Amino acid sequence: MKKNTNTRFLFGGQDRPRKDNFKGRSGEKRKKQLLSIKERKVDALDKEIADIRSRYSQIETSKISSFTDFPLSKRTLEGLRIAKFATPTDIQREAIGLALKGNDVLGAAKTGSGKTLAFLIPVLECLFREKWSHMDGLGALIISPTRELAYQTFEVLKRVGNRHDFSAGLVIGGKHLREETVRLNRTNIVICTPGRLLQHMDETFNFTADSLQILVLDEADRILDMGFAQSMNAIIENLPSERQTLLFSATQTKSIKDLARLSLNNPVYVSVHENAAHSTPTQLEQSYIVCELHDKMNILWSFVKNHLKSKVLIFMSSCKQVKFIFECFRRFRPGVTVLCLHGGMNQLKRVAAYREFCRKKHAVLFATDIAARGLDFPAVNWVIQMDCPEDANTYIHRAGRTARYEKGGEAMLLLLPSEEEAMVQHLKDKKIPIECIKVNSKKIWSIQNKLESNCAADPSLKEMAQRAFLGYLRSVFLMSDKKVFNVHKLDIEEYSRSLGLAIAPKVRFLKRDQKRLEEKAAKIKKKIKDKQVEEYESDDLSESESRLNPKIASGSESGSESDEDIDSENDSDQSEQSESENKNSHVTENKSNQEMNFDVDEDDVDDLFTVKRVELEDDSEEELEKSEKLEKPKSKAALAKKLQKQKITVNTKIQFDEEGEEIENKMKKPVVKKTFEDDEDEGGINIQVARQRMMEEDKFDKQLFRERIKQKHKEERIKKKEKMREKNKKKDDDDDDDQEEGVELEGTEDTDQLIAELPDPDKIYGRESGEEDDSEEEESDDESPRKKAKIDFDSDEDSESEYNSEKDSSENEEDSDGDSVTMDTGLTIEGDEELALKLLKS
Ligand SMILES: Nc1ncnc2c1ncn2[C@@H]1O[C@H](COP(=O)(O)OP(=O)(O)OP(=O)(O)O)[C@@H](O)[C@H]1O
Repeated sequence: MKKNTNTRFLFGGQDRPRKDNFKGRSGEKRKKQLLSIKERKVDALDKEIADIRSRYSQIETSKISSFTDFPLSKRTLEGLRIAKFATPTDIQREAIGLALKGNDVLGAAKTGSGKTLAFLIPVLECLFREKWSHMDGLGALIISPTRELAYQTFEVLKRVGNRHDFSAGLVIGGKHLREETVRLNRTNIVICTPGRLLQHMDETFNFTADSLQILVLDEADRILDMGFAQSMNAIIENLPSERQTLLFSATQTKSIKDLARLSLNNPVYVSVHENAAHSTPTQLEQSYIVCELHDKMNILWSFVKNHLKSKVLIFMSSCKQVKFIFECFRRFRPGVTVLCLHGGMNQLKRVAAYREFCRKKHAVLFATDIAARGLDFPAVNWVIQMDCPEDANTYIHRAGRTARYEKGGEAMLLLLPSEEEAMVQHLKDKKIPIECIKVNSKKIWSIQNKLESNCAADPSLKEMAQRAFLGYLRSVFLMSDKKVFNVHKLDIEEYSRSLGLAIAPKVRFLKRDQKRLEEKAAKIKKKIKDKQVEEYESDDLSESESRLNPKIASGSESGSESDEDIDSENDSDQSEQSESENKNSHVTENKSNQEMNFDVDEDDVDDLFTVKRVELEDDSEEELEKSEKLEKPKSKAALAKKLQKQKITVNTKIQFDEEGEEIENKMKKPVVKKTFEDDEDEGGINIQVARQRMMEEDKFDKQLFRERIKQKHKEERIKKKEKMREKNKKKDDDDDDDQEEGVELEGTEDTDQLIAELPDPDKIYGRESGEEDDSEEEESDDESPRKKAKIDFDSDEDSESEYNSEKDSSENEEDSDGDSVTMDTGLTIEGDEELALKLLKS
């Protein structure tokens, strides 16, 4: 069959320029011929359309076993044939007929059941019936929640709509806006994400949706939830009310409030699996395991290592986690291709990762919830939900990335002990058959050491780990379902360690939240106390009154009143307490309300509309980061002023000994205390005084240092004398007493003579640098290098070095002390012992 028409995919790069073939006489002739052909074609087209329309009323769902049984255009049927779609699925059988008849349709069917074709076929047929051409502008609008899903739908449209003569365009973020702007006015079918579409509606000159025929919301419940509320309301305002609307999702909304926004016209609800026993595909095997947060990394690694011949999709709560875990796995090389997909990636990388995962037979893809809905990766064996999904609907969509269209697949969910009860209940309520399985701890491989060493060696990886840590905590903190998610129950320290971090990063938002809760609780406590005091005082008053007026006291009414008072007091206590609890929970809820703007539909008894967070990946985190950044930076001067006002003493260092007792700084205290006692209260802010004080301390230190050196020299001399005495003792036992006297009489002529008789110790032991310095210190004046070192030593810049120097010198002192006691015989320990025994015997 000759290919006579073609859908032009403007943004897919197939917008071919047409040649001018009608020049000259032969051109005129050809023009006439073509016109007559065209007229005949138009006639045939009109006839075909009329025929199709006439058959709409005869559509019987039960009799449809093939697409050819539908009254569809030849072009659509040809497209379906080429794409190898022959037999419609349940949802296609039910929904296509209704949509062809012009109804507004709410389509619901399990994941992977073919909803895409269920709306693409009516879109093509709708424009075909209207003989839509590129001159007519926008005729159909298909809105998807993510770029990947829009891209995927566009690809299916290209295959199925190949024989039609419509222009189609993909309008998603991350692409060149200018290029889209030029072509948008000539596009008949636009597949888009809400944000980018709204941008065009606001900014693109001449872009109008006035003639729109059909609107499709894929993943309608997500598109209509609060995350897209603002954009969608603005988009809907720009659409004509006279149009057909199709809504599809595996977890369809029935919320009247949502649907009212779309001004649907007698919508027909098509839910092919409503009466099914389960809401997930029958061929999907589902299980969950309960584990601690800090075990997740090891479990994940072990799972991947045990499934190298599988295609695995792993979901996490935040971009930061995906980034970090992907990077770790990439470095550790598990033996299978690892990929990642999250909102923080640029569009090219996103598409590349999507395509790569589609193409690969065995691979692991780490992803956020941007991959949770609609994506049709072929032959995924496993879906692992590493973090608990925000609700049962998200679970259904994530798990639905496997076991698609008659294929099998497995899904596993990791739950924390604190999440298990409530989440499993939610899943059961949604008719999700899920079983708890146990992890064989023997088969778990630990990557703890690897993570720790890698984080320690590479600061960039460590930073990624810190971000992942915060990303996860934030995501839990922002979850609206507080029955499932309780960030305060998480073992933060252990979790940070499991990511390879030695120290857990500060979690400011948690601290702020904790502080707010504590302040609230303190306020309530104070209120209760005040109330109790008031009541106590009034009791006192009434008691003294009753003493004055016994009649009042004995009155039965007052007695009952006081009983009531006690009750009411208890009640009020209780109510206050419960109020405080409520308020506490409100605080977190209010917080989440602020962050999430959630909206509850009171009419929705079926709980099909579930509260969602605003944009899943980046926004909440960015907002938090922004709010942190917005805080005015404080200068050191402002901080000092503040401290001065508050009379806080800074720059004081207290040292403690091993028993925890405060060590008094004997070196400085006497001088400093006398002269500058009053100044200490000023918190070290007065620079003049500080300088003066330093100079004083410097003088004092020098003095002290000299004394210490003298002392040291004295000890050394004693030591040498002792050694000498030992030697002499061996030679001549009779001289012992004299030598001992000589040691005691330090500094006398005898001693000096004795030292002079000694061999040069430098020749024997080698010259020690410390000795050299010491002697220089004693001899030299201010200009010596030693003096310079001394100034550094005393400067405030590095109190730690001061501490160390002091410590060193004290250690040296200890050494010298030790030396003075220990006799170096030059023998081994055994030799020493032998010598000691001999001496004792003698
Ligand atoms: N009639 C059909 N015959 C054969 N395969 C089909 C048919 N319809 C759809 N499929 C295939 O089934 C798979 C799932 O289809 P689709 O992506 O439309 O499911 P879905 O219901 O939209 O899933 P989700 O709820 O996850 O978005 C696709 O690979 C598609 O090619």
